Amino acid sequence: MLTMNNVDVLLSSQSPRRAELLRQIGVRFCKINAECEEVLGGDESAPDYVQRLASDKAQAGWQVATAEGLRLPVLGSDTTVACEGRILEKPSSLDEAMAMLRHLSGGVHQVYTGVSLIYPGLEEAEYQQVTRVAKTDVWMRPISDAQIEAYWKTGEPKDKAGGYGIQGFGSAFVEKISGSFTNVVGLPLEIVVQLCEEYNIPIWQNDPNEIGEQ
Ligand SMILES: Cc1cn([C@H]2C[C@H](O)[C@@H](COP(=O)(O)OP(=O)(O)OP(=O)(O)O)O2)c(=O)[nH]c1=O
Repeated sequence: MLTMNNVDVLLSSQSPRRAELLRQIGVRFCKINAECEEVLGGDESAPDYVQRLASDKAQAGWQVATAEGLRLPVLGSDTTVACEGRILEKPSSLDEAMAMLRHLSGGVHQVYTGVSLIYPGLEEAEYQQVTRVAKTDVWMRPISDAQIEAYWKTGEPKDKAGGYGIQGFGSAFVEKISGSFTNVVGLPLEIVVQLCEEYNIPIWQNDPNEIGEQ
């Protein structure tokens, strides 16, 4: 099996936010593209759902890495929004965004992110997998239909769970949060840092040629 110079983790994700957050704590990583089906189970709770999908995404990445002869830790993650028993994924139309943001308007909802790390064991076929879930409560200001229409036109809602981005224009809708901010953006750094410490994955690499995505 191969290793890659200057890479400590493979990020099994296409999310630019996750890459940016990992870069922010100075982890040396490389993105890998692994397909993973995301289908909610009939009676699955939001935390169970993100835990399962984070684990599946890490597994899918691990398989791609293994097929390419790479033997490095693999990180997978999934974020979802839950509000009064409903799970809100990415809206694919203005109508869906309208229904979601009306539901979130003026109330409190929960954002869950699962983070899963697969770490190679001593023997070639061996690995350990650990998956953790973060939860943040988010309170929204009342949002008007006209605001939702204007917000949809920015293009921001469509690739975000719940139809908003707290890190972007969507911040205008947010009154306050309780819990991790980076969890809402898609990668709870408090969990990632904890996993890095437990598995001796270096953070705070500050060589400008080595930091972040390699
Ligand atoms: C609530 C919220 C979600 N999001 C994003 C985080 C996730 O990228 C996205 C939820 O979709 P996910 O399915 O978790 O992730 P993804 O499809 O973007 O990336 P991948 O599966 O390849 O890792 O919503 C924000 O960026 N800001 C927010 O405020």
